[in-house]
Formats: sequence, structure tokens, C-alpha cells
Amino acid sequence: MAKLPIALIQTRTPASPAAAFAHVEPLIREAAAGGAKLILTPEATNFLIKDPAGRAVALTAQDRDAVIAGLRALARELGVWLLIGSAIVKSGHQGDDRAANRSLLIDDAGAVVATYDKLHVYDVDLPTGERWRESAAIRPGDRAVVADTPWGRLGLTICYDIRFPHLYRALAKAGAGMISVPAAFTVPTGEAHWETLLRARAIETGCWVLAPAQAGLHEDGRRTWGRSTVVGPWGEVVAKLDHDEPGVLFATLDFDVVTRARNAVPQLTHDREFAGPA
Ligand SMILES: O=C(O)CNC(=O)[C@H](CS)NC(=O)CCC(=O)C(=O)O
Repeated sequence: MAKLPIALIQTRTPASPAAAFAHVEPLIREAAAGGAKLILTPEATNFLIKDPAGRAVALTAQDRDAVIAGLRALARELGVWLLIGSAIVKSGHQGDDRAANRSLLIDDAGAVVATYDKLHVYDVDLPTGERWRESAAIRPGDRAVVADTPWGRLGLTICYDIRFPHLYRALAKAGAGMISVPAAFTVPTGEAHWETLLRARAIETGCWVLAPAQAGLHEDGRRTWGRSTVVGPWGEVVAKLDHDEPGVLFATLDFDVVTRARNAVPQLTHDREFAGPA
């Protein structure tokens, strides 16, 4: 199979959608100019605020969101596939005011070909005193998604999902050769867990793991870990931005490596049913 040149975009997304688009657009152009055919952006590409429940930004529906519309036009203009790691949009569920934290896969004609709503929401109290209640603002999704691309199947996940290995196993078993993990990781958990979790999921699944990240001190005082990373199917870090500044990370995916890793250790075919623990 042909090799796939990709790029991960590392952003420090501002709080307003217009500023968020102005921030990400030149980075995507740089990625396309560098030859990437699939470009991935982080979680919360359309705006990033500390507390989405605080709603400084009015929610829009997916098909009315100006950032999504702008990025669809850009994908078409540049002739690239684009994963909007996530956009925070109206969930579309009646009687639930919360948003969806949604990944959107855009093809090179600008069409939305797959969407995935983040399954696991981040309700966590960190030892540093940081307190997150994502469930107050975000309605979690209820289905896993793999999408077909010209280069094989892509499994879609978001940020905190990385801590739920069974989701990744299900995606690999559904034929994914690459899995996206757009993120806005906190600094304390980024430092302690980010790279290890990404490498573990790659090793367990024999998939390419593609993790574009929010980075640095955002305008509302929130800080994210950055360190966008591409991990190969054997678990090695193939490319990484070792900092928390905005930027573009290039890599070339070879899907023969997926086959080789899975032939070497056919763990995906060795699952067993088991009783208990009692
Ligand atoms: O709220 C937004 O606008 C964007 N979404 C996020 O920042 C989300 C939910 S608060 N962050 C995480 O999932 C961090 C996970 C993490 O850091 C970990 O697993 O340790």
C-alpha cells in the first residue's frame, strides 16, 4: 500500500471562533505545502475556554459552525483530508442543552465523511487542585467510529478516551490501521501519563497513533501539555513536538509496519472469554 504523508497541527486555540480559525488556518496551509495528504488538528479546534459550561461562546450546530465551514472549504481548496480533532457544537439531542465534543473527518472535496462524539468525559479532581467536570458541558457519545479513507481505516477517539484501552482494541478489531487522539491534556497528567498512554495503545493495537495536541498558556489562563506525537505500531515515538508552542509535525505512515507488528505479536487474535473476577 502507498505510504501516507500526514501532519499533526499543534495549536494554542483562542477563546473566540473567529480567532481560532485565524490561528489554525496558516498552520494547515503550512502542512499542505509540506506535502501532507491527511492533516489532523487537536481537540477543541473551534474555540477553547476553561469551562465550556461557562459559555462565553454561543453554541452552534455542526452545519452552521463557521470554523467547520471554513475548514471544509480549506480542505477542498488544498485537496487534503482533514480531521478536525474536535469541534464543540450543539449535540442535536432534544432536551439536552449540553454540547457534543465531536471529531469530524473531512475529505478532499470538503465533505464531512464521519463524525464521532467523545465517549468518555473528563470528570476529574487532580492532586494539583485542578477540577474538571466535562460532563456538565458535554453530552458523551454512545458509539465507537471507524472511518474509511483512501489509505485504510481510521479509528476516531478524543483525549480522555486514551485511558480506556477496550475502545482502542475494538477499533483495531474493526480494521483500523491508524487511530486519532486529538487532545487538550492537562499539564500534570501530560507530564506523568501522555506519552506512556499513547505508546501503550499503539503497542496493544498494532496501530499508528496520531495525537495532535493543544499547547501552552491559553488566553483564559488554562495551560495544556502540547507534545503532539506520532507513535508507530511497534510502539516507538516516530515524531514528536517536544514543546508546548504551536507548530506542524510531519510524519509518513507505512501500513506495512502495521502488518509486521501484528504478525510478530498476533495479540489481537488471542483474546479469550473469561469468568469473573468473582
Ligand atoms: O473542554 C474543552 O474545550 C476541550 N476538552 C478538554 O479539554 C477535555 C475535557 S475537560 N480534556 C481532557 O479530556 C483532558 C484529559 C486529560 O488531561 C487526562 O486524561 O489526563
